[in-house]
Amino acid sequence: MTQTYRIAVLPGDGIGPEVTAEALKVLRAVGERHGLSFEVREGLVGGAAYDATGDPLPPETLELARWADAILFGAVGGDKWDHLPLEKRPERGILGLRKELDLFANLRPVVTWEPLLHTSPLRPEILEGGVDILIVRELTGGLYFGQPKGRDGDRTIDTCVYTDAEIRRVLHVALQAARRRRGRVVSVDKANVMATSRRWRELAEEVAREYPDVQLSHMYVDNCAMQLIRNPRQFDVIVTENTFGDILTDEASTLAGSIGLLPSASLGSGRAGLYEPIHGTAPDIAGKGVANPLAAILCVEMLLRYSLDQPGAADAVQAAVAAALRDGYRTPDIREEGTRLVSTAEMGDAVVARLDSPAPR
Ligand SMILES: NC(=O)c1ccc[n+]([C@@H]2O[C@H](COP(=O)([O-])OP(=O)(O)OC[C@H]3O[C@@H](n4cnc5c(N)ncnc54)[C@H](O)[C@@H]3O)[C@@H](O)[C@H]2O)c1
Ligand SMILES: CC(C)[C@H](C(=O)O)[C@@H](O)C(=O)O
Ligand SMILES: [Mg+2]
Repeated sequence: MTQTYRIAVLPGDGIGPEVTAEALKVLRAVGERHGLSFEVREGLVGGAAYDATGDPLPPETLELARWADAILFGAVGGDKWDHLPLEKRPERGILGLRKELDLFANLRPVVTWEPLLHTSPLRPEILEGGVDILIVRELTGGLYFGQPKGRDGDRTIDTCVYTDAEIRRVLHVALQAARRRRGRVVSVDKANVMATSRRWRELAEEVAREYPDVQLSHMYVDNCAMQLIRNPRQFDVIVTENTFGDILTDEASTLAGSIGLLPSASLGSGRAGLYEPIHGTAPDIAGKGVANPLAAILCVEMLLRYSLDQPGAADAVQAAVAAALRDGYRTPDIREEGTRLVSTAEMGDAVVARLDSPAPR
C-alpha cells in the first residue's frame, strides 16, 4: 500500500501565493512521476488570515500545521498591516508556527548555480568553483522570543535569552550536517559583547568534543558578514543564533544571485517540517506575476528530502531547476542578456517540463 503524505499549504500574502502555486505544481508533478500520493490542504496565515479572522495564526491553521507531515509556506506581511500591534501583525503567523511546532533549526542552503555565476553582484572569481554553504539558523530563541519585550514607560525592551538546551540542540544539528558534508563548522557569535554569545561559544566547544571528526571554529558576526562576501568559499556549515542568521542569510543570497533562489527547512526533533523561502512578500513586485518561484520550488526539494525521505524525487527537482536555468529561463531578478525572460508561472512550467532531466547542479 502506498503511503499518502499530508501536506499543508499556507501561501500567505504578497508574492507568497504566486510562488507557492508553482511549488505545488512541481510537488504534484514530481509526485506523479515517483508514485507519491499526497493529501493537500490549504490554510490561511499572516495578513490573509488576519483579514478573514482577526488572527494571523487562527487555531484551525495551527491544527492543520500539526496534522501535516510537511508544510509548504509562502510568505507573510505587508504595509497594509504595519500599523498593527506586534501580536496581530502577519509576521506573528510564521513566528507562532515556528514556536508552537518547536521548529528550532532552520537550514538555509546557499549554493551557486553554474549558469548564474555572472548574475551575482560579486566578481565571478570570488564565486569561481562554486559556493556551497549550509547556514543553520536557530529559530525559536534569542531576541525574537525573549521576555520581557515591549514598551515600559520611556524604555523599550527586547530580551535576548537562550537556555543551554536550546543552544546545544541546534549545535548538534549543525555538527551532524557537517559530518555529511565537508566536515567544517563555523559558529558565529558576538562573544566579545553578548553574554548569550559567550555561553554559545562555550557550549559549541563542549558539544563539538562529541564530534572529533568535525572541525569547529568561531567567528564574530561582523567579521562573518564581511567574509561571506570577500571569501565565501571558506565556509562549509555556519551555525548561529536567530537574529544573526536572519541577517546573514539575506546577505548570502547575493552569492546565489537573488533572494528568490534561497529555500529553507524549519525542523524540530521529528521528521515533520515547515518549508519556507527565505524571502518575504516582496510588495514591490507582488501581483505582477514576475516573482522568482525557484526558492519556493527548492523548498519542495528540501521537503521531499527531509520530511518525506524521498531523495530520488528531491534530486529530480534539483536537476529540473538546474536544467531550467541551463536552458536560459530567467525571471527578472536573475535576468541576463541572451536569456529568456519568463513569468513566475512560466518558470514553474519550465521546471515541471524538465523533471525527467538527469542534469547535475
Ligand atoms: N518568511 C516570511 O514570511 C518573510 C520573510 C521576510 C520578510 N517578510 C515580510 O515581507 C515584507 C517585505 O519585506 P522586505 O521587502 O524587507 O523583504 P522581501 O524579501 O519581501 O523583499 C526584498 C527585495 O527582494 C525582492 N524579492 C524578494 N523575493 C523575491 C522573489 N521571489 N523574486 C524576485 N524578487 C524577490 C523584492 O522584490 C524586494 O526588492 C515585510 O512585511 C516583511 O516582514 C516575510
Ligand atoms: C518575517 C520575519 C519574521 C522572518 C524572520 O525574521 O525570521 C523573515 O525575515 C525570515 O527570514 O524568515
Ligand atoms: Mg529574513
